[in-house]
Amino acid sequence: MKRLLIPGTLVALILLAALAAPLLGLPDPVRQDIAHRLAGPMEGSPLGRDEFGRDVFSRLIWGARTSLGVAFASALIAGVIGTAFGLIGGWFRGLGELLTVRSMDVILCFPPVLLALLVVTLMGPGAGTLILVLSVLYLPGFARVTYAEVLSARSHDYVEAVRALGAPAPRILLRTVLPNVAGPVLVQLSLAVASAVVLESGLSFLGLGVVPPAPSWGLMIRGARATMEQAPMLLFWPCAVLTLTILAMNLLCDALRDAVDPRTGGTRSRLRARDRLLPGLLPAAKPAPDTVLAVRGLTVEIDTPRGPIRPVQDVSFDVRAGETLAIVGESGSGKSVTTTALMGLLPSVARIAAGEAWLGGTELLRLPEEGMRRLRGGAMSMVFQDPMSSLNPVHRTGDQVAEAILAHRPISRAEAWRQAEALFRRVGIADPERRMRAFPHEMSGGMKQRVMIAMALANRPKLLICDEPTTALDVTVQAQILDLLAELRRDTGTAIIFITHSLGVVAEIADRVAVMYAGQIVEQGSVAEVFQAPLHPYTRALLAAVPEGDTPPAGIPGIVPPPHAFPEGCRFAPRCAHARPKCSAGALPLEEAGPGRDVRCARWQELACRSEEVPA
Ligand SMILES: Nc1ncnc2c1ncn2[C@@H]1O[C@H](COP(=O)(O)OP(=O)(O)OP(=O)(O)O)[C@@H](O)[C@H]1O
Repeated sequence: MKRLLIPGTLVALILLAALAAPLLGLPDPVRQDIAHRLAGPMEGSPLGRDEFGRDVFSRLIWGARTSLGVAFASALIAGVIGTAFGLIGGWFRGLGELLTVRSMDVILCFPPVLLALLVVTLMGPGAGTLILVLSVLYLPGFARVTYAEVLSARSHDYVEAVRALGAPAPRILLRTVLPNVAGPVLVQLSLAVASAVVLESGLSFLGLGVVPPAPSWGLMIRGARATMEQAPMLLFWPCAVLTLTILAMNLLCDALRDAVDPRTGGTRSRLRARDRLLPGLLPAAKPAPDTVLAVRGLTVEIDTPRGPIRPVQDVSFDVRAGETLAIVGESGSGKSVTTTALMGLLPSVARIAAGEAWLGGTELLRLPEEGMRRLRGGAMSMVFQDPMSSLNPVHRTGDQVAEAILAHRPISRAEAWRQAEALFRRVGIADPERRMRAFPHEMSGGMKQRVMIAMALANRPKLLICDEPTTALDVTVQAQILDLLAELRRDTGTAIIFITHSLGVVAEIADRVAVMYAGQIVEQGSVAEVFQAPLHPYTRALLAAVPEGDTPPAGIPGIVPPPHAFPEGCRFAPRCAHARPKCSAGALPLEEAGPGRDVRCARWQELACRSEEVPA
């Protein structure tokens, strides 16, 4: 919203001045005074007089009425009709597309000035004619932008989902598709208004627009051209207001686009200035010698319309070479925000509020983008949940793996292709030569995930982050991929961070586990210790929620609180059967509960003693 303030105020001031022109007591903009022809600034005329002795300031303000009136009216008419055409054409295709979008191509064939000449000849010059000409000229732009956006939106699952609900087409178009195409349409609107102001000036300049002596910025430029040498400021003023108006309009529409899109919301930098300037001056954390990644106190802040939130706070863990650390927690606990922060892939609305993350001797959280780019896909790489949307659909899978190699190593394409083939074989893809020539849609989900793993391993990373890589796969393929990852880790010594919801997967693949709840690690340790003797009530509740034999699983009452409503003190307290007033008294640290074992609970010692006394 802050971004709207400056351009919004500027545009509002320009519009206000134009609308209030009759109330400002300005001199008559068309009254000539030959005695003061080309006079400089004088009493009652702060910007001087033009070639007919008319007041320049008054003509600028009155001219704004004409120029902006014509520009806004034509851009809005074209915007409303063009967007409707694009929606209809993109959704219904066939005849609808022919009538609404393809027919617009005819207009694009006409040079704008020729079209203006044609309409002016038929209708006579004037503001009404200009609005008509400009609306027709901008119609195809809106129709085409909306059409392209609708085609892309149609293929998305959220549109399929409302179709599956049986919603009628007009409702889907207005409530689902339109809000998603609003961003590009708004940008197009800003371009159309800006371009209409310029074109109005140009056409008036050519005598095809506003009829003299009516004031318009285009006519002022036209008049000033003849006396440019004697009075250059006469040219400067209309050009200056034209430029200012267009800039303000463009800024306003960009800010509006961001405001209507909830995915954006601010563009604050990922790094604070101090961090950007002093990346090398931070003292390095002192992790064990075989530690590949050491994270200390990672805190991420995100700007939201309800204010800043901290979905990840004070997260600390180590991952050693050849070790798999599973990060487990309910949906919304902050697992993905943690890993995207480590990869330097946080959205623009998010920033690192505190903490350090050391990959060897490199501090990741304050590394400039170029340094991060070199690490991503090199020393650290990532495998995402959905291989279908992570692979580029228009490139052969072999090319994509070869490209991943070429992005980091200066070798020939033929050599990269050979290495890609070896990687295909390494991840268990039979007949790699044939498979490398296949497009992603020609492969099964499991095969695609193997390709993604091959890409991630292309440059022998020290750290591999797997964000729920098996969730989209069936159980048999899931087991194969887990086996593959375990085998690769054994063979290459790569450290793995494995994000999952499933404790079964944790037991199968991980050496150590970090349990996250509401943006914090609440317990971590070796899988054997944590599973056998959980210290945090949340870990216990998670383990009790796993179905086992004939025992019905015990659900955890309540839900994970959203980041803007995290409770004071222990965030699990409102759902915890063991909570006491002291649990909510203040922030709880992650306490060391033994070698490599940490817990964040005010009562962990009491509860541990009790569970020793009462055997399960
Ligand atoms: N760009 C964003 N703007 C606002 N809130 C966000 C944004 N990204 C994440 N969040 C919030 O941060 C919290 C943690 O999200 P995150 O995706 O890390 O959870 P998760 O544990 O990975 O969940 P899941 O297992 O469902 O992927 C959530 O409450 C989410 O709503």
